[in-house]
Amino acid sequence: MALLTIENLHKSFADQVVLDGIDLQVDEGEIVVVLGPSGSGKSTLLRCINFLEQPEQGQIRVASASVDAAVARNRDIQTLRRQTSFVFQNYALFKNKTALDNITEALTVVKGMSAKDAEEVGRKVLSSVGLADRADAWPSELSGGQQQRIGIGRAMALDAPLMLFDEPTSALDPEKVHEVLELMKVLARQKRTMIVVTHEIPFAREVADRIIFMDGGKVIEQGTPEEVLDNPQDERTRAFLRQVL
Ligand SMILES: Nc1ncnc2c1ncn2[C@@H]1O[C@H](COP(=O)(O)OP(=O)(O)OP(=O)(O)O)[C@@H](O)[C@H]1O
Repeated sequence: MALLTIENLHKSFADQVVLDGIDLQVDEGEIVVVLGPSGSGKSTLLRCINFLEQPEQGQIRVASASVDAAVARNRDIQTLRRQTSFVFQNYALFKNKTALDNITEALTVVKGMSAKDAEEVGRKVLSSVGLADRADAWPSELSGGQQQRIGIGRAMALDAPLMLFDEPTSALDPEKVHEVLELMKVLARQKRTMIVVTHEIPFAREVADRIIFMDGGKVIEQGTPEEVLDNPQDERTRAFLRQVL
């Protein structure tokens, strides 16, 4: 069953068309990896799904929340946002909050949980991202990989139906990439519904149920990892893969 439905999504920055009529459905439990050259609109697509960017046109539905971009009301956008959690390329942690507080903040503020319940969830999540002993650390005391595991922990704690990952490893030193991808594989095995924008092709091959290849603000082709990576149909996909494989 479709958890996410996107219809005819359009987004421009000034006179530059960045998303040019995207249609996409993602099923519950499905793991979708979005590939494409730099500037093809991958991050913008992800950011439009929860209205971090405001699209000009298009319909977004996540679970029972639905927003028509042309007439989007704040209240509907807030409802839609609660169906998603977002993992940022640069972690986007609060620098003046501890690791634990970075996770509990959204639970108390967005979900209205009591401080006690939020701490209980926060400590459980810290433990599942392997950082139980760093609850009181400031982000500046953590490595990039650890900070991103907190970023992912924060998204896990929200327990939203749809998790969005925007190049979660691209700001990391190469030796830290592995620990973050391993954590994402755990989430994938739990069958969380995930859309991941990444340049990590081996991860895409191993984890994705479906790969979407974008270029010029359009979905050019999509299919299983074998279909898209081993037998691409479009010349643009072939040209991209020749550069990255
Ligand atoms: N806030 C913004 N203001 C103006 N232009 C933007 C903004 N965000 C993105 N763009 C432009 O939109 C285009 C698509 O950007 P986007 O970040 O979605 O591409 P991408 O496929 O994720 O690229 P990359 O792999 O390099 O991150 C680019 O030309 C970019 O410069």
